Amino acid sequence: MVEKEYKILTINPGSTSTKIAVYENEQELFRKTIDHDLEELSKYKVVADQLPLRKQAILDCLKVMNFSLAQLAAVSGRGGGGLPPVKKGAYRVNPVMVDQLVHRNYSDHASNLGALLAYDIGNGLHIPAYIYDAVAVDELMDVARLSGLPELPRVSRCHVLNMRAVALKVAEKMYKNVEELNIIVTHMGGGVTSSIINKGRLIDLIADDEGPYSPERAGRVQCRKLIDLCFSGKHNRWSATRRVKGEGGLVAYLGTNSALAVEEKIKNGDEYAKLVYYGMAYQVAKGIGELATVVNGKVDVIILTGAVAHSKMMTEWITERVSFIAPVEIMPGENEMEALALGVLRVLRGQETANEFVEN
Ligand SMILES: Nc1ncnc2c1ncn2[C@@H]1O[C@H](COP(=O)(O)OP(=O)(O)O)[C@@H](O)[C@H]1O
Ligand SMILES: CCCC(=O)OP(=O)(O)O
Repeated sequence: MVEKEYKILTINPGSTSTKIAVYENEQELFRKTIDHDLEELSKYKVVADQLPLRKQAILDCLKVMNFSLAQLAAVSGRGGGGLPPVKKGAYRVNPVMVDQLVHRNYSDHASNLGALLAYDIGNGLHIPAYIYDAVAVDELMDVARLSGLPELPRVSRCHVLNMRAVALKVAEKMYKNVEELNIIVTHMGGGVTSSIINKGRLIDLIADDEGPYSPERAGRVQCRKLIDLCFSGKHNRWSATRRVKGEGGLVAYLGTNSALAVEEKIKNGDEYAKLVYYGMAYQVAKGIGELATVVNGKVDVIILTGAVAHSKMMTEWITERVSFIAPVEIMPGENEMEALALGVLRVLRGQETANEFVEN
């Protein structure tokens, strides 16, 4: 039997760029990163307002690639943290989800544009739009929801798309099913998040505001000091949020969000840069230790992933502190485009059913 051919456009919007790729079944046909002018983006008060600009940039890019949109079977966008807690897997983007992201968004992050762009482009072509393994996937066990303040229950917000994709790959390498394993995954990009995937379920995590600092985020800071800073007169809501997300971590200490640039400084003998970068590894390792307690230390494998996992310096520092817990697998980069395409491919093939997003 001839296999049906599905072409899928995947869209992954970040704070400074929009990554797109086109897949034909499992095969990536091409991938492009569209860089946006930061000054242009900063004119928009909320990310949803960037929709026309980013859509046009995608269409222009596909035109340059000589790719005819009429070939597409579906569009798949990254599902952001602006959604309320959702299930893992696929959701078909519908008007209720669009309304939620535009008017009742939980967190204003570029990834929310994944659903909006997919829906807009899909509608124009009369093809379905999906999100897959959204940042807002929430499978936390009850005890993990407690924070110390009943009015501030913990919620799950992490790099689920890449985490689940690499967990599946590593399990396959180990000749096991994810359902047989306890896996700790740490994603290190502009933000760092870690999770514990217990027999396939992401039961607890360390989000980007409750753990290690990262290239551009402050991570966990002592909360009384944060309250003082917020009321010091130096900040409004926007600038305080920006300080912890965007201007925190390596940016705050070293004036750059580039781990690569920091490594250059270290190679040139900058001892302060080394201390700060080592501090990030130290905090990542501490977080992994914390998550190991969730499964009483019975961890089968620890995975380090994301762009910063390309760094030998960073992964060696972390590994030397956590390898007593379990073997460490380095899976550098992010598998997000592939995960978006393969998830939706399973839906189109009828191997997986997309969830329906309903009013929350
Ligand atoms: N080969 C590398 N070694 C170390 N760090 C890297 C490497 N490549 C990219 N990075 C760092 O990864 C961070 C960006 O991660 P990325 O996943 O692209 O960002 P985002 O999470 O915003 O999508 C930057 O600090 C960048 O310098
Ligand atoms: C909080 C997890 C989602 C996230 O931070 O994504 P980016 O690193 O892409 O900003």
